[in-house]
Amino acid sequence: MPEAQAAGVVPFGARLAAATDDLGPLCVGIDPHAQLLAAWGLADDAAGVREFSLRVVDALGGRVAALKPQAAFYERHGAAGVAALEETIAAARAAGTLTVVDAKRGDIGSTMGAYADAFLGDGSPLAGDAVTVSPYLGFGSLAPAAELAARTGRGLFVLCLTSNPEGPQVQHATTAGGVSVAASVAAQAAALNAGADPMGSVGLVVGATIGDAARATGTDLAAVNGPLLAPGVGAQGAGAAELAAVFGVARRQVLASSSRGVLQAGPDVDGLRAAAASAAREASAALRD
Ligand SMILES: O=C(O)c1cc(=O)[nH]c(=O)n1[C@@H]1O[C@H](COP(=O)(O)O)[C@@H](O)[C@H]1O
Repeated sequence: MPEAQAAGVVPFGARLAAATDDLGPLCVGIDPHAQLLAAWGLADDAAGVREFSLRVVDALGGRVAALKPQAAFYERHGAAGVAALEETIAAARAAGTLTVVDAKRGDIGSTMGAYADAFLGDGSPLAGDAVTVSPYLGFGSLAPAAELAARTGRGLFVLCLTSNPEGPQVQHATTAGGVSVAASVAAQAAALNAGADPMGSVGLVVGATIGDAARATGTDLAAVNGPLLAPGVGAQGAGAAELAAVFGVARRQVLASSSRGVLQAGPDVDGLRAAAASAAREASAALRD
């Protein structure tokens, strides 16, 4: 990301590579589901979501490469819930842990510029270190986000091959250019990451549950030269074997992500730490050895 480098900001891709080298390739999702709040003895309201999230940051801050708060679980509690998301992002930053805000935003260019300001702008309370974005209004519609991320040293994770069973309807379809939607998304991310070292800041979301979909869709994950966020670990059934099989030669770019698989070990701090350490060991064994 030349602009961020010129301004003396270390780009997200380089910061994430350092964090995963240090702590292992694991991201823990902060998903305050109603059932988890109940299991933790917390109310299903904004105060409960706030308490849940701050406990996760307290337990895991400085111990995992990244935390990924899922915006919907905060938004469902209105303004107070969004304030809890802002506090969660700030607490993770204070703990020195990278955050991926899982907001999955995507809109026409001018509106995308407003989403970019919210999630990628310096000084915005909703800006973490990266945000998940949706390319299904056309990859080019994400340009305002890519430009602001480059300027502020933040990152994007663009949906590519998602973990849900409905994803293939769109992602495996063939574009007007004759390649699959997923392959086209990956190629356009690769173009934005060209020349970046150790890797660029435009990542992809590729579920750890997708089996051989990268090969089937002609999606060249190794060529992306950016991080690959791999949800689906734990509660959705993927483990070390799936991570190794799905990512193959691209495995060193992967940030494995688990939410419920770790969170269900709470609210006990030692339980959360043990679950995260075990998931990080498993991810390292699959992706780094
Ligand atoms: O972008 C994501 O994080 C995401 C993409 C995807 O393809 N699949 C997927 O599960 N996710 C998110 O990852 C999290 C998975 O949670 P667990 O199944 O509890 O680990 C949820 O917050 C999902 O919204």
